Amino acid sequence: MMSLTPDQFRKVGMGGGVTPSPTPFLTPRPERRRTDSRGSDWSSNRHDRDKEVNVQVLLRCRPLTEDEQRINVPRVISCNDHRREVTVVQNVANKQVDRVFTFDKVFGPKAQQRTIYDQAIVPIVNEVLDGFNCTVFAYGQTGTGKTYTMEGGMMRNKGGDLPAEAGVIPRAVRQIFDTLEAQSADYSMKVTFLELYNEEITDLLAPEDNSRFGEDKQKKPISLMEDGKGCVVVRGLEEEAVYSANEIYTLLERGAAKRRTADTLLNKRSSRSHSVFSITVYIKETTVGDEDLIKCGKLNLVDLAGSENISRSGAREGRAREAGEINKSLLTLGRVINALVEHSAHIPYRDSKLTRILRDSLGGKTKTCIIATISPSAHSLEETLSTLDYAYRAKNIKNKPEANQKMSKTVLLKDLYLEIEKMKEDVRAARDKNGVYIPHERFSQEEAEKKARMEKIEQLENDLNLSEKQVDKYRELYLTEQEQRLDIESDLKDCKINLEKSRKELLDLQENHKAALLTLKEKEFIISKLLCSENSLIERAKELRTDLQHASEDINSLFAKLENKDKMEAENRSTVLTFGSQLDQHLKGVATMKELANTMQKKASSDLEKMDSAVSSQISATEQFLVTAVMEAKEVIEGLQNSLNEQKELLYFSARQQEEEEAARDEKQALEKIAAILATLTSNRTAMVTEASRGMKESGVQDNRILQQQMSVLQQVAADAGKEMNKYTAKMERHFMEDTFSVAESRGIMEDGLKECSKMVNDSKKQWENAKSYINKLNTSSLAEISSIVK
Ligand SMILES: Nc1ncnc2c1ncn2[C@@H]1O[C@H](COP(=O)(O)OP(=O)(O)OP(=O)(O)O)[C@@H](O)[C@H]1O
Repeated sequence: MMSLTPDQFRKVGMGGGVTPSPTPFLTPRPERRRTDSRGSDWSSNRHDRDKEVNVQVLLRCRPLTEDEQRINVPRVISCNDHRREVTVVQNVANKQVDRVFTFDKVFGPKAQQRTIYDQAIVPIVNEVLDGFNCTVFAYGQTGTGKTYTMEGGMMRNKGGDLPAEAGVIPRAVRQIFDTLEAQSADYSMKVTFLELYNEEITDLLAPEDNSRFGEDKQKKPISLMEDGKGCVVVRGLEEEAVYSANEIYTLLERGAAKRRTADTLLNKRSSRSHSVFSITVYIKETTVGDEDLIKCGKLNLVDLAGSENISRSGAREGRAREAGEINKSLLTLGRVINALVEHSAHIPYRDSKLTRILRDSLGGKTKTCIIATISPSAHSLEETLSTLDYAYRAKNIKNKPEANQKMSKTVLLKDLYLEIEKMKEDVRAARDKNGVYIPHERFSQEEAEKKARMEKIEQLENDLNLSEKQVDKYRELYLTEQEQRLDIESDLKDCKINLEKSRKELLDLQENHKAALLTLKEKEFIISKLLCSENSLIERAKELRTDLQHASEDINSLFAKLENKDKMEAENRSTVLTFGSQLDQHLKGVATMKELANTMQKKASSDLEKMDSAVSSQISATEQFLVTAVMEAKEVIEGLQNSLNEQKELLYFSARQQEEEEAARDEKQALEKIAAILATLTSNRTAMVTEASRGMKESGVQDNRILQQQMSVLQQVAADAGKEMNKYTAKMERHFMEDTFSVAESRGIMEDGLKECSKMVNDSKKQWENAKSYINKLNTSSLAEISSIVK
């Protein structure tokens, strides 16, 4: 029924044996106003014929259930409604890996039913009223809220208003009626409700066939047929004409209840059955010409089975085949989506009834919206990822929505009259033959069957009586059990409350126990620390004792040193005294030496003076002698010269002519002889004088040098002695001062050491006593506490 055009819809109606509404365009209202709200622009369709539209995919994440909250199930999904993003937080190899999916709309756990409807479904319903076929289907793992989203908590509350939990179906019904009423439109509406389980279609609106029993009561053979134009026809599906929203709610409740009954009777699992609720709306339009035109829109609301089998079986080939046998429809839906996305030449619609029904909604002329539902729980991560992958892929499916062809009212009426005529003919033929006309063989077979059935009925009536008795018995049993159950339930409630209390108490006790353990540990730690400090104190006391011993030894040695010092001082004093006396003696010696040096100096200087005067007198005497000698030589020379002159005159006179040469020679020789004599004489005399003066001078200089040497030696000795004396005195004084100072210092140090030692001993004594008392106190208190805890 999903992809049916209004034309085909008629066929279904006929095939299902349901009499179509004789006046399909008349709304049974007291007042029928004719308005032309959208009127003539219908023919000029405002949607482009060839415009491709992607399948709209919405994502809804349900909140954690109470059970999940109680056991603190971790969340792995975060939704950003504003950015239309869903983030899956995964841990891969101890690393956080986020996968982000974007959809057309995202609704987080806090999203209300009304918000989802207003934002996502209202425009779709408007499209239906504009003559389009639209499909909304919910896809997701079992328990993620598909039924909650599509149907909701309750259809209506007492006042007839929609409750807050009402889902897409009741809201869509309400919107359709409200809109058409507001427009005072002439309309008619039909609904169908089918269930698909293990490739078998069940009509959820079919009245129960009382001639059938048990499982058969629910079953009515419904088959899918191709109409030769590529469209699918559901044969034998009950179509209910509806005139108010409340009527639809009643039908929905009936269908849903049947579905649930079917679940229990057939032992089906809701997660493995799909339901399709369809509303077809015919709206009469007044056209410019004479003819009235009818526009037709259809809304398919599909609640798919849980998809967990797909994801699991999809992972392994072996189980995929097994799951395919059980739930072929969902597997094929996945394959159809993949084929459409990958633009495959072959789309495997024909592989399952679900994909055949949804054919026009997936890649066809229908406008489609998929609501993918997921759970935020970490336990459903695998299925959630599978749902997200599928939904994400489905976003790429393109449909070419096309408004349904408008039909003229006369053509539609003609078709309907033809249908009525056919049915009248059937009735007439049956009446003419006075009853049911069937072959004899079949009559006798049916008679035998009837007999057998009567027997069976009798037997069954007996069984029924027995069963009724048993039922009464069981009812009683049931009632008593119910009472017991109620008692047990109240007990259970009490137990739960008690359990909760006990749990809390246990938690408190555990907390206390933990705290006690902690304090115990702390105390043990403190005790161990105290023992440590006690040990260290003992060690310290021992050290102090040894220190004290050392100190007393040091004091003894200091006293010995002091004695030595005193001795040394005494010795030093005596040494200083002897040194003083020695110094005095040395100084006296030096004074006498000085005196001696002075006298010797005086003597030397007087001797020098004497020698100087002697030398000068000698020199003057020598000079005198030399003057006299020169004078005598001069006189001699004058005398000689006179004698020579006389001789010359004599010679001149005697031997002037003959012996002139001889006389000159003799004279020359004599002169030479005299000059030599004189020269020798003079040199002798000069050498004698020089010798004498040199000797005198040398002896004076030597005497003087010796004297000076003696003087300087003496002076050196005196200076050295003085220096040594001074050095020795300074050294002695320094030694004396140093010794005195060191003695005073060591005495001070010793006194300080002694004081410190005695103070330390006192402190340690006090500490020791304090520690002892603290340990005692702690021991007693912890013993008391431990005993109280143990108690
Ligand atoms: N958004 C939601 N807010 C509050 N409760 C929710 C929501 N979605 C689902 N639930 C609750 O979670 C439970 C399971 O939801 P539901 O039956 O709709 O899941 P499902 O997907 O249809 O499961 P199945 O595939 O088995 O049919 C229900 O009790 C429902 O009320």
